[in-house]
Parts: sequence; C-alpha cells; structure tokens
Amino acid sequence: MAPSAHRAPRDPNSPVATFSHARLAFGSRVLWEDLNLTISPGEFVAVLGPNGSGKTSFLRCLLGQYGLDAGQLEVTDAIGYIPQQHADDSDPMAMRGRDLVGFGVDGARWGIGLRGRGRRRQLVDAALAEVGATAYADAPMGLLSGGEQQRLRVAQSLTSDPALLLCDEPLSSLDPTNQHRVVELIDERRRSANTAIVFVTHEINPILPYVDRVLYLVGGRFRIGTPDEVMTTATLSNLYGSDVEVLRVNGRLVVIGGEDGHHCEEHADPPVFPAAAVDPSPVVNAERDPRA
Ligand SMILES: Nc1ncnc2c1ncn2[C@@H]1O[C@H](COP(=O)(O)OP(=O)(O)OP(=O)(O)O)[C@@H](O)[C@H]1O
Repeated sequence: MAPSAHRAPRDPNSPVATFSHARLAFGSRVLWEDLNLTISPGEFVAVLGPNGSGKTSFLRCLLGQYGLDAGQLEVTDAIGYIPQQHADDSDPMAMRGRDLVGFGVDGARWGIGLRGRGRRRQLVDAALAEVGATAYADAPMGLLSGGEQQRLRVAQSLTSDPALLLCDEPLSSLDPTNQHRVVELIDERRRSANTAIVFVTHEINPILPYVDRVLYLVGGRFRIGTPDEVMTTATLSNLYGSDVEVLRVNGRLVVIGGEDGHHCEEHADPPVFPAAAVDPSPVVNAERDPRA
C-alpha cells in the first residue's frame, strides 16, 4: 500500500485539502470509498457520524498518520490541531499554559529549540494574546477551568500559522458558555486568516451557525453538503438505512434514531496502521522542520 497523502506547497488561493476517489478500510471494514472532497481556504467543514464511523480516521489521514488505501489526498503542510479537553497526559500541575503553547512553537515531532529563544517567546506571547489567555498563561494547567485550558490549546494550534485547523471534538466536556467562547475563537481565526476548519463533533448545534458543509459518515457511506441539505429526515434515513427523524426546535437540530443503530459497532479485525502511519499519537503542531 503506497502512501497516498501528498503535501502541497502553501498557496492562499489553492484548496487546503483535496480527496480524490479516496478509500480507507481496516481489513473488511470500509470507512469510506470514492470520497471526493475539496476543502477551500476559509471553509468550515463539520465531520459528523456515530461512534466508529471514521471521524478520527479522517483527521488522521489529513495529519498524514493514516494513508489511504485507494485514491489520493493532497493537503497543505500548514496544519494546526486542537484535541479534546484532557487529551494530554502530562502532569497538569507541572505544566503552565505558556509551556503548552511553547510546545506548539517547537513542533511536537520535528525537533525542539530550532528557533531562537526571543523569537519563541514572541510567538508564544502573540498566540496567548490572540485567544485572550495572557492573564493566566503562567498558572499551572491543573488550576485552570476547562474553558481556559481549551483556549490555551487553541493558542497552541495557532502557533504554526495554520492554513487548515483540525478540531477533534474540542468542545466535549465544556459547558455551553465555554463551548460558545471556544467556537467563537476558532471562527475568528477562520475569518481573520482565511483558515479552513475541519471540526469533528458528535453535536452539531454549538457549531451550526458557522458550518458551511457537513461530511456525515455512517457505516462505510457518507453524504456531503450544506447543513440544510444533509441534516434532513430524508437524507439521514437514506444514509443510515433506517428511520431517522430530524427536527428543528428553536433553531437547534434534534436527530432521533440514527446514532443508536450504529453505536459501538463490533468488528473483529485487529489494529493495523496503514501506509503513512508514522506515529499513531496525535500531532500537536504539524509545522514541518525543513531538515526532517
Ligand atoms: N489503526 C487501526 N486499525 C484497525 N482499526 C482501526 C484503526 N483505526 C481506526 N480503526 C477502526 O476504524 C473505525 C473508525 O474509527 P474512528 O476512531 O475513526 O471512528 P470515530 O468516528 O472517530 O469514532 P468515535 O466517535 O467513537 O470517536 C473503528 O471501528 C476503529 O476501531
């Protein structure tokens, strides 16, 4: 299986990612096939689907951790990544917010200390200021609220000046007020720098006002379109192959029926890492060291 992700040079007018006839499968389990999707600068794409449908695998393909087993993926090399809250296992009392953001500047995988210390500090300070986290940047992470911690993770993701920002359920375990603040920060970045957003989530409502298109994955099949096109009773019933009802209540979407039918699907195939899987741990900052 040949690596199929090609890192394209940065051009502000070019798509940040293009999947062409893409297929990803683990043994007999096909996550998607014949996926054609072009993500433009400044576009906000939500990736939805039940547990095990392939949302995280989709991000891993964009990060270069998983290779497609058919088709092509061309993707920018300026990628930022925001994980779920509590995603890192470092000691939360030993690490300050400033340290977390600094790891983003260093690059998690391509060597630490490549830049001068003064330049490093400037980049960290700028990223902290961009998300309004300067006031608590020197406090231990463990003393901060979930919302404050997520602001710092947004700051970390911005240190690479990403053209594409990958968000892996960054709102989970935040209260509605903090969810709103974090989404606003992400959208602000989209508007100010024309950064494309790929946002994996189980819950579309907190991001619904911002979403341009939805990629909805279910059991090896998918739909792509605007929320109005995809989030309908007819489209989701067809996709799930069972009765799903989509209601709009006070501007919120309520999906009844879909998730349960595909929850925690069992499968017997052992874990494998496809061609481009160089490191199964999440990339915190995908800025490339040119010497690597
Ligand atoms: N390296 C791997 N080897 C084998 N199977 C894998 C591998 N990575 C993912 N899978 C399988 O692919 C399917 C999709 O996994 P993935 O984590 O992408 O789903 P998800 O939609 O993000 O799920 P969740 O909503 O539960 O986080 C799962 O059945 C998972 O076990």
